[in-house]
Amino acid sequence: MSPEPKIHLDRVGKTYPGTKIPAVEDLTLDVHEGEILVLVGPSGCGKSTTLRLINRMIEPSNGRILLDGEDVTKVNPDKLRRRIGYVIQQIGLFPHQTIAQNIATVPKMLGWEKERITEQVESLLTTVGLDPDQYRDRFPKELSGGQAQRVGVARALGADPDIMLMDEPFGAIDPITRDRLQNEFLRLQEELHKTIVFVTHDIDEAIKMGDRIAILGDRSTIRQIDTPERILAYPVDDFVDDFIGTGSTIKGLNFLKVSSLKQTDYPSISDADPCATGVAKLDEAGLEWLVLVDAQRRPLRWLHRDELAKSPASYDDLGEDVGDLLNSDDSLFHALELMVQSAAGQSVVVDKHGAFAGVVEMSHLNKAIRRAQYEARLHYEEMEANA
Ligand SMILES: Nc1ncnc2c1ncn2[C@@H]1O[C@H](COP(=O)(O)OP(=O)(O)OP(=O)(O)O)[C@@H](O)[C@H]1O
Repeated sequence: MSPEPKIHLDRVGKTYPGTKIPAVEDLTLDVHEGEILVLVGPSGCGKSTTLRLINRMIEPSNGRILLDGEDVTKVNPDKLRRRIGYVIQQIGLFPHQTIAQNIATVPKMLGWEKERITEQVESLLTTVGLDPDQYRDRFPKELSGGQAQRVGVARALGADPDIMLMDEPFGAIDPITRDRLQNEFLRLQEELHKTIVFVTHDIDEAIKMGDRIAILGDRSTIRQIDTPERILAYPVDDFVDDFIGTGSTIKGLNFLKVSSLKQTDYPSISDADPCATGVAKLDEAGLEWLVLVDAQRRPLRWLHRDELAKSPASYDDLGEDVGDLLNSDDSLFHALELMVQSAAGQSVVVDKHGAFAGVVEMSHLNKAIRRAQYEARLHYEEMEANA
């Protein structure tokens, strides 16, 4: 992250003509190079107005907007907009222009050579997952909603801007296509490293898309701005808490990895072990279940102590499905999902060779969550002390 923010809003305000209450009041905000900053908040709080102030589609009533340290509050707004890609929910494709012409809009305005424009259009269609041969000569009405949204993203990327403003870009799309477009866009961003300001009213989309999230209240006042992890672990007030809603702690498990846990040395037995060993191991550890493993120590099934105590001749018909297995890279959210399906109420972790490595149980999640909450609280206390 560069020390100078890519975008800096300095006490920016907007009061629409004929209104008394500002839509945006005294907003100071930094967006760092290469990050996705999500603006999220209740309807009418001023998210879209804030976004449009950045490319001066809406002129600020007061304050300054700096891009790369340069005050752009007074520069020609058309020029400014060519530097900044803009994607909106209704896509806004020109209906009487082909897909290729739509994507070429800004490069054409910038006077690029014809050949360069053609190359760029082909390359962008491929980037957003549309075959140029199939799509370049179609018209917008010949596309599905998801395809049109991809073209919207391609058009915003037309002149390779380093800043993108996205206003509910995936808002009007069915949940499955929406999820796919979000994932595609995140993959694309890994390559492109654009600086993105992304507006949504959906906290789950904000959590998924944002490197940081700004939770806005009325008049675009920042109620909390931070990483999704920290906001989920430590909502600073009731407004934020209410806005992120129930289940925030569980959502926070998405950001914690199995590798962050200290693996317990949970007992396992192999086919070769006598049952008595298994029972003794369970007694020693005060546990009900252990994991049956094969000769390569790959987990096979959960065995309950009552079954072992019967000293069966073989384990073949005993036990409960061990379920899907966890790797150290998996999230604790995934661990929880497996845990609640498991007969033993725990999920099994394997190493990179597929061998039994330990288990995750509820007390681990509890500790991990409490640690995340503690660290987030500490962070805010330190910030306050240094303020
Ligand atoms: N052109 C306009 N003239 C007057 N008032 C406006 C205009 N555009 C927006 N507003 C008002 O400014 C406030 C902020 O609107 P804005 O569209 O920025 O909110 P938002 O958070 O993006 O809302 P939503 O999530 O519903 O899209 C609202 O009270 C709205 O009614």
